[in-house]
Amino acid sequence: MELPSLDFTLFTNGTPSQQKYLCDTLLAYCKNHGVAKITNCGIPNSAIDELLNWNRHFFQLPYDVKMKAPHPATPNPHRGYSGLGQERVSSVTFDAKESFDQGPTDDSLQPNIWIPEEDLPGFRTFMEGFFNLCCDAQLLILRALAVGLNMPEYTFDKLHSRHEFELRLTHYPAIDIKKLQTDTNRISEHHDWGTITLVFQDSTGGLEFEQKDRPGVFHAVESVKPMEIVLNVGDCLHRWTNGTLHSVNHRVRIPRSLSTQQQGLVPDRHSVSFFCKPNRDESVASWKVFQSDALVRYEDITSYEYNQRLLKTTY
Ligand SMILES: O=C(O)CCC(=O)C(=O)O
Ligand SMILES: [Fe+2]
Repeated sequence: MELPSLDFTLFTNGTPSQQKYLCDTLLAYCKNHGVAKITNCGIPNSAIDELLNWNRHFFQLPYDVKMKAPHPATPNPHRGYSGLGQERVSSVTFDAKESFDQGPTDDSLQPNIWIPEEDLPGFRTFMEGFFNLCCDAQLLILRALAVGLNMPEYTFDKLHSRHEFELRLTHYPAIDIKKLQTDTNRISEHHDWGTITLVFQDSTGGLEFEQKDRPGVFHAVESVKPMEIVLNVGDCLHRWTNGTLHSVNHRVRIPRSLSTQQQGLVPDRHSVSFFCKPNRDESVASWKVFQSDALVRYEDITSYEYNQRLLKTTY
C-alpha cells in the first residue's frame, strides 16, 4: 500500500475546491489509516535537510560527550540523551536505537538538557528554531483536520497553545540483519501518545504502519526525499474523536529494499519525531459530538496524566 504525498500548498494557497480536497483527503487518511504523507506544510525543505545533518553530527559525537546531556534513568524530565536500550518501548524485544529529547525553551516542569555549546556549536540554536517551525506546522495541519471534520477551523489552537511538545532525534546504528530478523527491533510497535506526530526520515527505510482493519499486517511508509513528512495520528486525537481518527500502530524494522536479504549489515538510519501534544491540563476524554452511539470510550483524564502513565512504562 503506497501512501501518496499530500501537498499543503493546496491548503495555504489553493482555491476553495483545492482546500476542500486537501482537508477531505487528509481526514480520510487519518480515519482509515492513521497515517499520511505530507509536503510543504511551512517547514522549508532546506531546514529538513539541515535537521538530518544535525542529527548525524550529534550522534557521531563520542559517547562521553553525548552523556554530558544524559536523560535521567527515571521517566522525568523526559529530556536529553538516551543511549542504546535505555528506553524500552516493548517489554519483550530490545530496541537498537539512541535518542535525544527536547521540549520548549521555557518549560520549568521539564527543562531541556543540552550538551555544552562548544561540543557542537550551533546545534542548540538550530534545534530551538526547528522546534518553532514544527509549532507553526502542527497548527496548520490541525486547522486542516478541523475543517475536514466540519468543526471550526481553530478548534485545536487553544488546546495546544502552550507548546508542550517534544522533538526527538533518533539514530538507529548499523546492525546485522540477522539480529533484526530475530530478537531485536529498531523501534518496537507502538502508538504515539499525543495529538499528531511529524516524522522526518532519511531514505534508509524501515518505518511501517499496521493496517487498521487487518491487525498484524504492516505496510512500509518510506520517504523518497526527507521533505516527505510522515504524519501519525496519536492517542489524544483518537480519544477526543472517540476513535473516529485512528491512532496508528507503527514500528521500525528491516527496510523494504533489504527484506529478502539473508545476511549483511542494515545501514544506519536517522529520523526525527515531533510529538504535538495537548496542553498538560487539557482533558483527553472523548468529545460529545463524536459519541453517536452514546458510548463514551475514553475517560476524563488530563493530557499530562495520560502521558505520564505511558512514560512510566518505558523508562
Ligand atoms: O524512526 C521513526 O521513523 C519513527 C520513530 C517513532 O515512531 C517514534 O519516535 O515514536
Ligand atoms: Fe512513534
